[in-house]
Amino acid sequence: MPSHAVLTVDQKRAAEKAAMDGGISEWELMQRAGEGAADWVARMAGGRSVCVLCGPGNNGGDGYVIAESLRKRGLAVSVVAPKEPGSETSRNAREYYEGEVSDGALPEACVYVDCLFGYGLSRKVEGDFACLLAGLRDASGFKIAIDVPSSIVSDTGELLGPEVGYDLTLALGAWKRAHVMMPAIARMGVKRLVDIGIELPDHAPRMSLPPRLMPPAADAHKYRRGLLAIVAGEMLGAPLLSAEAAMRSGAGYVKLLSEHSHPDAPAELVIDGAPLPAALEDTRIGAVLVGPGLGRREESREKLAAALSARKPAVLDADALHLLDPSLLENADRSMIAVTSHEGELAALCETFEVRGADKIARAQELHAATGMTVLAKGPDSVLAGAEGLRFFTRGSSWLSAAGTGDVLAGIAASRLAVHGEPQRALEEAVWLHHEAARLAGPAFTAGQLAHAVKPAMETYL
Ligand SMILES: NC(=O)C1=CN([C@@H]2O[C@H](COP(=O)(O)OP(=O)(O)OC[C@H]3O[C@@H](n4cnc5c(N)ncnc54)[C@H](OP(=O)(O)O)[C@@H]3O)[C@@H](O)[C@H]2O)[C@@H](O)CC1
Ligand SMILES: [K+]
Repeated sequence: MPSHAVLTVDQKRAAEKAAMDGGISEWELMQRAGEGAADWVARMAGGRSVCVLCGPGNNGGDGYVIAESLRKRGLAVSVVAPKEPGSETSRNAREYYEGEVSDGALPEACVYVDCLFGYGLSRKVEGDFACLLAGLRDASGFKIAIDVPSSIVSDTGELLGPEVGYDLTLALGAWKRAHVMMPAIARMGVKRLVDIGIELPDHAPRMSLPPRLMPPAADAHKYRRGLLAIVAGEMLGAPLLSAEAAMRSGAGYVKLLSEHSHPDAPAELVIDGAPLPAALEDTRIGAVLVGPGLGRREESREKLAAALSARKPAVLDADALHLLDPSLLENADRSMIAVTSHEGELAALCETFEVRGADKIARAQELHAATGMTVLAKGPDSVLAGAEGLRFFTRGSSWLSAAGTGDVLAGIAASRLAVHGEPQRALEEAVWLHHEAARLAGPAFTAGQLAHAVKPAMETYL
């Protein structure tokens, strides 16, 4: 079973070294990587011509193995290599390839396989390499990046050369950081992992796997399934969107704690107008959601303080993330708090808690370490940082970039938290359900339509 670990280059090199110390040669690893990638390339080519671009390192070595494998399968293959191989294993691979190699311009082909640089890219791409990548950028064939796109730094996703858009990226042996970071992932097309049979560290950050949800227990009743209390604030629409999503995400009972009247609320949603501290004393409450539509006034802060001092599992979103500060957390059970922050909210939290991570991954991780809260840094490259470690998500939907979709996500997360009381699991399930609901809702949905699509999304994971 392939590992879903997401590694830094140092970690990947260490895993390869351990495999080699265990008796597997680098050439054997390269053959596994090249053959595994060639299976994908052959499938994509479907008999059409293939051009492989080979660089001077082991990424180039993979390219020669791929080219030879395709040649043996009877495909028309051309290889372009501006520079002779530099490492011993890539020289083996060059000798292993029995076809012609040119060092000229990019030839015409239907499928291009980019093996110029992998995780060894160490500086700006210039000269012949840059010309080839610019040619690839402008070519119209199907483009496959081997391990990582050749202009992209594996640890940071930084672009050091021509910006090529690929249709498919094949990660060899393990995912790297660039495979989960924006804007790198926007250029990679579909991403697939080629297993090369090496052991990866058990506790490394990893890709999140689709959740397995359970139907309610045979003896379930509405409270045992989870009572979610949503704290309403100044804006009436946002908590209703959260409630619409929460009622479809597994909780048995969703209540809106609000002093307002809500003529637009669905009949199933119970409105509880009791003073907030008293309403939150209900011991049956499994989770609290506070933030959507909360506002940022003094009474909003008082509501947040009341919700936190109730010490129940809680999801904090939107305005709550701008109001939150260390003093509010003093009375809270931090290990039971899940936050759903977009880029701006994450930046605000980092400022409040004096977290200065260099990128989104570091900021989420350090904010978790500094506060004890489980942090979802949401976006097209969502990162989840909690007690169980870092999780990344392979799927996303650009249609989720619409107003109100964050309220839906917070509602799903809070509902899942009310069901089982585990913040990291709740956030992980919520991201998957949110993406799946977006897929099922089709293009250009409203947040309300997205909330309704959470019900069929639940079915996907049951
Ligand atoms: N090890 C293993 O077990 C396995 C490894 N595998 C594969 O190996 C890949 C990593 O291989 P790698 O370490 O050889 O690095 P790679 O990405 O080929 O590049 C290094 C070469 O490029 C050069 N170079 C760098 N930047 C440059 C620039 N801007 N412009 C010009 N030159 C530049 C650099 O030259 P130098 O800096 O030394 O001058 C060096 O020659 C990995 O991604 C995977 O595909 C798989 O086969 C599985 C088993
Ligand atoms: K590459």
